[in-house]
Amino acid sequence: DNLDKIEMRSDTFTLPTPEMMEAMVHAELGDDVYGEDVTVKRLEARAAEMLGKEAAILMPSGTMANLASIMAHCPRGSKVLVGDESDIYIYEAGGAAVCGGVMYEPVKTQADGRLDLEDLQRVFPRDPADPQFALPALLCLENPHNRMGGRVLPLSYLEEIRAFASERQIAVHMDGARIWNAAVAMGVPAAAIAQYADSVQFCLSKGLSAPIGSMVVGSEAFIGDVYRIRKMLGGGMRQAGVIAAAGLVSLNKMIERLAEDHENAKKLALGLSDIPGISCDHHAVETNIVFFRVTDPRFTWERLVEELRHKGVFVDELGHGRIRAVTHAGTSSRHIEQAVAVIKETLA
Ligand SMILES: Cc1ncc(COP(=O)(O)O)c(CN[C@H](C(=O)O)[C@H](C)O)c1O
Repeated sequence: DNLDKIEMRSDTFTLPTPEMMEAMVHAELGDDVYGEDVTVKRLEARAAEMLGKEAAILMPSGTMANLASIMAHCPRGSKVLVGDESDIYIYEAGGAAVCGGVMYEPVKTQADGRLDLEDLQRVFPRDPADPQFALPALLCLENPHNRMGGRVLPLSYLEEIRAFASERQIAVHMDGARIWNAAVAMGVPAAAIAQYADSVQFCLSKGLSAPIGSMVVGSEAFIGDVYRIRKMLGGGMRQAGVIAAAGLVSLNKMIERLAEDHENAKKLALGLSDIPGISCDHHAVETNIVFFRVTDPRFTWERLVEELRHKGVFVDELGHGRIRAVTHAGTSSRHIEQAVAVIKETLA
């Protein structure tokens, strides 16, 4: 087998940098359940400031970050409007229903990651006083959108959604797991994106290369509610400064370099689009996610994924037979060239 493994299944595979390991070893620690871990407090203050929100809280995962946010926004028996291709709806084990007693209302996701306002409007009962209908309490957006290929939502759309939600007195939560990729791709501060949402969750553990963690940002009151919900979910952490120290390196050192991941994703998509038997729309690549299909009748996606794995190229199917490749700090430009060559040779 090929010695030089090219890991493109996800940016969740990123490893902490030596600088992060150093910071973790020397982190100033305390009991964070008592609010006494200064490194966690420093990270939370930094995250709130960077996203232009009053407060922030460190979470063990993006899944718990989304769940605690939904539970803080949504009373039991209410509805959360989610995209039918969203991580919240597909990959988070139904947590809002199981733990929060909240009903998912899946709304069709457009090719660019948007939820159509008319589709959203159809979810609202004509008469909110009618006891037959569960009432929507929250609208969740995913930005960038993973399964729609890392597409970034335009600020004009976010503005429309903000107005739509405010008119109907529901809140907006943004699953911004890769919001820093969106900010770099758009050339705007992340705060310019976050301003349209009441709460945002983002991952330190993906493209930002921290080993663990996500963060929720929002108002003081909202984050206060999330603190209690996190404890109830078992997410209250003790000397979490070990995690936060890496997170501080993520926010201070790992954002600008995301542009390299985007360049590598475009390079990969261009290379793939030239291979007979592979279809890949390189124009659709905006961040670090590339989707492609195998059209060569000799191959199912299962067979291609398996053969590539044996040759050291790791990708995976992520819905509707499409194969996803994700670039990140562990995939160099040379890795991309090698991956294209391996896929070309496999399809020859
Ligand atoms: C948009 C978004 N929001 C939330 C999450 C959940 O984050 P974690 O709970 O895995 O930290 C993910 C993880 N996404 C993972 C990946 O892309 O490999 C898998 C699909 O769950 C995500 O992509």
